[in-house]
Amino acid sequence: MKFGIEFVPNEPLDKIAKLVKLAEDVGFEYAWITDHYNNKNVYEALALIAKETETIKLGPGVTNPYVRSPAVTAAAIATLDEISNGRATLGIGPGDKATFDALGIEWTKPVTTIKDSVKTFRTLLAGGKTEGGAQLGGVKAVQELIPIYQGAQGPKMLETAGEIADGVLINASNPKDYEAAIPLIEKGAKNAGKSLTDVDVGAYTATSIAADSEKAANAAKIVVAFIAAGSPPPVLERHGLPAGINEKLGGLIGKGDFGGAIGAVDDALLDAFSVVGTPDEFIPKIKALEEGGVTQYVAGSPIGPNKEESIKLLGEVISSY
Ligand SMILES: C[C@H](OP(=O)(O)OC[C@@H](O)[C@@H](O)[C@@H](O)Cn1c2nc(=O)[nH]c(=O)c-2cc2ccc(O)cc21)C(=O)N[C@@H](CCC(=O)N[C@@H](CCC(=O)O)C(=O)O)C(=O)O
Repeated sequence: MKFGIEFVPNEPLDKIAKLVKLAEDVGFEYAWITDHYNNKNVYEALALIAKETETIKLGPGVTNPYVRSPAVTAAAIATLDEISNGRATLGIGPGDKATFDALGIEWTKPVTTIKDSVKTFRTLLAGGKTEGGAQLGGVKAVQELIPIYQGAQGPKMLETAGEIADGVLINASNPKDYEAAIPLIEKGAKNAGKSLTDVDVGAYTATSIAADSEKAANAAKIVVAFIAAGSPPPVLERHGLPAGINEKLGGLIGKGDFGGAIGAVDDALLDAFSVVGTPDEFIPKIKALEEGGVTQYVAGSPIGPNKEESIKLLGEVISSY
């Protein structure tokens, strides 16, 4: 099992860089930095992190092909690859409608757009020229492939990821989600003459680890409330959750009643949408994800009540895994 960690660039960047260095020191192999326009810029954050670290692979987890032209993203990731001495990875996803509505960007044909963008990345990063004549010049055209991971949840996106990407990052924390996703990824891989083993299946989880189980669970509740609120009925059914819990939580969040939302998050919701507990409680949960076909465990927000302490505890999990 590979281990990755996610950071949202909405804190001081030097603090994030130090936390990524700590993650590298305790054994994490990948650092994924989220990309939302209303947070700090993902590439400036990655450049700083690259200077503070030596071995951890790093990249946007995930950017999208709408806010930046794929050629601009290719130049950014090639630049990161130079700064980090060959450690860049590229996470790309379709983004979400609410964001593009806010930015006045038309969000059309996400599957086609992702496919076209990955084709552009591979052409430009290998030093080639696109049909439109775009070509990277000022940055070292990286001949070796920069791994391209696709953020995906919907069935078509999952199949596409299997077909065109080196890895997939799935916002899900429970083995039941991978029972549903893996056959689609495998179908896509086979469409491209690959096998499932050619695709790194990343579980981009909501993680919360602490020496005390209850403290770990409490730190995850608000994140789980947001995930559950955004989950469609088929996902609720998959986890045996009560119909309408998404609307109930969405309503509480919508009126700013975060205490009420947290209070509505029970163990069933925590189990469905997060991985929480002490290091000893984590091992069987990660093993269950691995048995379900996951090959990279990504510790996503909140990581725990105290990020630094939690990264060290995750280091214990990694070294005993
Ligand atoms: C578009 C959407 O795909 P989806 O994968 O479910 O999108 C949900 C998320 O993956 C997407 O919002 C991501 O960008 C969210 N996301 C992040 N989004 C961000 O904006 N920033 C992040 O940092 C971020 C991180 C992240 C990490 C992991 C992860 O899994 C997702 C992450 C969807 O509806 N897909 C459906 C329908 C696809 C569709 O529209 N098909 C049409 C069009 C077909 C065509 O395009 O040609 C059709 O069939 O006609 C499907 O896959 O079946």
